[in-house]
Amino acid sequence: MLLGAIADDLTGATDLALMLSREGMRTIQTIGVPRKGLDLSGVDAVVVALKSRTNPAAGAVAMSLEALSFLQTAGATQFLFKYCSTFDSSPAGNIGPVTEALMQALGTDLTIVCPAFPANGRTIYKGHLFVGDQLLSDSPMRNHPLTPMTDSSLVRLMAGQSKLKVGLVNHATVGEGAAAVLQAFEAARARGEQALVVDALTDADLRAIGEASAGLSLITGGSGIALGLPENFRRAGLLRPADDARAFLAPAGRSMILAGSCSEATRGQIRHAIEAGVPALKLDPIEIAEGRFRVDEAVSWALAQSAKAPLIYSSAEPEEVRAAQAALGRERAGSLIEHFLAETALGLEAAGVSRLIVAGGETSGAVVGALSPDALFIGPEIDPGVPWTLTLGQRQPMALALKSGNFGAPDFFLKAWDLLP
Ligand SMILES: Nc1ncnc2c1ncn2[C@@H]1O[C@H](COP(=O)(O)OP(=O)(O)O)[C@@H](O)[C@H]1O
Ligand SMILES: O=C(O)[C@@H](O)C(=O)COP(=O)(O)O
Repeated sequence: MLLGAIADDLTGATDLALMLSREGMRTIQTIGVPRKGLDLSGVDAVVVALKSRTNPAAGAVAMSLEALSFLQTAGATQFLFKYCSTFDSSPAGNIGPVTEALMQALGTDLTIVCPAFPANGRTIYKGHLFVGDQLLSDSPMRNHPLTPMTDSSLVRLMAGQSKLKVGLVNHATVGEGAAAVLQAFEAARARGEQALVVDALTDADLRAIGEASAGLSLITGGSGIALGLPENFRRAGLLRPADDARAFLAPAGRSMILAGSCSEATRGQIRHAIEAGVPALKLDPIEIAEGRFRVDEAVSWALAQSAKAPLIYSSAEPEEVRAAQAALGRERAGSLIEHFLAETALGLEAAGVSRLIVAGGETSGAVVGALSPDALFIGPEIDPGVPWTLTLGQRQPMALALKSGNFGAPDFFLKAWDLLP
């Protein structure tokens, strides 16, 4: 085992595991810190998927340190803390505290902060995070139900969330390549800076930053920062040439879609699917809270549809989300829907559904938490950052596509099935 990663949500973990697999590391994604005895032989990288993104700092730190300890015992020599490419964090923010705690546990004085993911439009320039052509704070992320992002300055966000001395490696340096970036790291270290936001506009930038990060024991960022890391291990002769990927055998059975993400991308994908004739059931958080609509009714509705992959969703426009939160509270509205969709997934699994798309990171965390596989095997990529996966350790394997709310083309819910044999 070479690289140990701790991801703060499930879709983020899958995104990272896909990136590492594509770059030639044999990668396994575990659901939480795995039980003892999970076979890691032949594995180069392990991504531990937590559900810590919206937890208060103390809880997120404890979970992350437990994951770190597992990864250290498993033999990892470099560690990656994966958070969202839109730096999703609640107003109190746990990315800073988790980074600080991991640095302390690893006894390291310098790390980087780089959530850039150019393939999905996330770039960093002069320390500001962009989503497509917009600053993060102007993007739809300002309306996220749990982690509204209203500041785009990663330097300010990281300094506000931690006691770390935060610095910046700007794009002029990154554009000069790995040696210049490494020099900037050393200069920053000499100035006492501990967390360096690193500008990145392209995959070439990320590969250069990855190369310069070979000697860092802790790296923090999005899945993009993992682009350049496998090459460091390959260069050091530690990575065996990739063998033929294990065949991805999707189990036969019915297909369904569950969506709890309220992101603009997911809402667009839902509109697209409905316009294409996909039968869809919209959940109302208030109706659920008042016990007027139950899980068994949702399951029965789904099973009664003759179409290939019906959709159950709670995804709603920002005004509807605000109204539900005003009535129920932000956290209660979120957990109520997450719990409902998780229980629905269990009901569907029991009825023979074996191919499932889940949209939303927290939503996926809740659904996979209920299905409780040990780990996920990474299969074919549907859109950047979203592969099909196969559950491991369950009696009946399931094919799961865990879609980050923000990811995927408008026709995601239609085309994903074409990749399953
Ligand atoms: N109609 C709704 N009203 C309020 N909250 C909702 C509604 N639908 C979903 N949610 C909650 O919003 C959150 C969406 O987060 P998540 O699943 O991580 O999506 P994303 O990947 O877009 O961030 C979840 O906690 C979900 O339960
Ligand atoms: O980095 C990303 O954008 C994703 O990997 C990610 O973290 C997904 O989170 P959600 O948008 O909450 O699904």
